[in-house]
Amino acid sequence: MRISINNLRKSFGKKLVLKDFSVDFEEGRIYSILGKNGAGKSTLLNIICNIIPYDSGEIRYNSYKYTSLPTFIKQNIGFMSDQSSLIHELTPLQYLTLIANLYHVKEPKRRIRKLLDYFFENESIENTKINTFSTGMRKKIEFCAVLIHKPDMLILDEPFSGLDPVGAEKIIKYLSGYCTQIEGRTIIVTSHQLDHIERINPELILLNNNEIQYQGSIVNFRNTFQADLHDGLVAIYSR
Ligand SMILES: Nc1ncnc2c1ncn2[C@@H]1O[C@H](COP(=O)(O)OP(=O)(O)OP(=O)(O)O)[C@@H](O)[C@H]1O
Repeated sequence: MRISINNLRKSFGKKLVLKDFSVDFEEGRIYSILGKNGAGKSTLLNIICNIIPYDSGEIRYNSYKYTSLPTFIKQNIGFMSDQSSLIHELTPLQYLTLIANLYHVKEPKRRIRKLLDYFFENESIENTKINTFSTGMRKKIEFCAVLIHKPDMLILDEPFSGLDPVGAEKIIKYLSGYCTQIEGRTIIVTSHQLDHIERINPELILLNNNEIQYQGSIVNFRNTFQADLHDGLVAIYSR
């Protein structure tokens, strides 16, 4: 899915968060939105996912406008918010079956089994209530939920938080293959975990002082700022 944003503006009261924000998220690519705490990353993702309104500008999803977004386009977006959407009283099997049914997933049992096997391997957790899970285990269930309908647009806000290196590695591998397996897929991810971002090797979009300060590859970032990603961002965020 392609998302085109033109001159997007968003304020909370008197606080301006996004000013004249324009970007095209193209098919077949992974994008990473970077920016210091409070830069506006989650705000942007929440706007794209139709969760909060914006003040002015235009957003298009393929050829559809934000204001008249058909259900089939909305259903083709998978959003992992920084706020957990799990229902803690349910077991993973109950929760994932619910989500699979909402998205009319074909052969939901098989799909759930496949995802749980990938993320949990030999752990037998499907019938244990989510409220007994650790932070990382909950994150992996959230992953299963966001991937269950194989969306063309995958939008992930801080997907690595709480994951151990094995869990993070699984996500990196999954994301790295996701856009190349099937045409038309796009991923947008935010994270402060730069080592993981480097592994995914996305197109970077650096938000700073309400605007895009840099857009391009990690290699080009290093050349432009004469620093590695970590040191370059520390310098930019500290200005
Ligand atoms: N509902 C809200 N009401 C008022 N201000 C808000 C609201 N949501 C976000 N903000 C403000 O908008 C700005 C951007 O917040 P946002 O959560 O998008 O930042 P972020 O880049 O995702 O930060 P972090 O890296 O800490 O997750 C912050 O100054 C925040 O205080």
